[in-house]
Amino acid sequence: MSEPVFQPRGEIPGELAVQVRGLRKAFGPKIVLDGVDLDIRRGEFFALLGPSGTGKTTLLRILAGLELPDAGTVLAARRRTTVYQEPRLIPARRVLANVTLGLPSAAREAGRRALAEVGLDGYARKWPATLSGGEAQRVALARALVRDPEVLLLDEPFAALDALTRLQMQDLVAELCERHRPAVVLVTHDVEEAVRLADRVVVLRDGALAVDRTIDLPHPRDRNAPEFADARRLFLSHLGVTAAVH
Ligand SMILES: Nc1ncnc2c1ncn2[C@@H]1O[C@H](COP(=O)(O)OP(=O)(O)OP(=O)(O)O)[C@@H](O)[C@H]1O
Repeated sequence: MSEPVFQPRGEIPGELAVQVRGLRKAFGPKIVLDGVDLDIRRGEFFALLGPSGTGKTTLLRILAGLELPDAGTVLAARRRTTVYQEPRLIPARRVLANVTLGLPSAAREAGRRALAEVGLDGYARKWPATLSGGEAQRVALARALVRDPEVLLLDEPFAALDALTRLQMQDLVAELCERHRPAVVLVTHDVEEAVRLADRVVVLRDGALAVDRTIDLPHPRDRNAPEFADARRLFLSHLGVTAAVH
């Protein structure tokens, strides 16, 4: 059930969804990833924080198989799906066709079920242009869900949404991941979002993983709990933000 993404060095251990060793990536003279080691367990919700331009998206793209590393080993479970900041729907296809794009026609029922799961029962025949931003992003989630990913890659999936919709989508993703248990890699700028959702939060800085902290708090998480505030403070300080801590 697993396959090497690049440079195979053997099978990924069964309990892991992602295993990265000595990963290096540069664009011209700019070294973006400089010896990243990372294990993500199956079913683990992992969040990657970091200042802008530190290589979070590059790491995610390498995990997705869209970018080649310069050196290192990347092993990952086979079924990997990405949800981006923008929904990336095909305007000339209806919602259900977008969800099941590239899948056999037998997947239509699963597509309808996925739409129901993201709260879009009855949306199958709508056109993307008629959807709100939040609805379109739910369709993107359904399109990921129907592929039953072992690794769900989320590249700032809530960043373009208004604040209320973002909170609703975070709840939805938490619920879906609780039910389906993919390994999740969430790239986000939002410390609060990372601490709210993830089992484990890592800060990417200067090409390496600087802080790696397990968030062992029950869901749904109480943002007023002292442990929540402590975790938020820790990550903000590692991102160089201290004035905003209260
Ligand atoms: N295809 C590319 N060609 C040249 N440089 C690139 C390419 N992709 C990324 N970079 C550079 O690599 C660095 C890391 O980019 P990346 O998008 O991974 O950062 P990020 O942490 O995701 O940033 P942000 O949080 O702003 O999205 C940046 O300096 C970026 O300009």
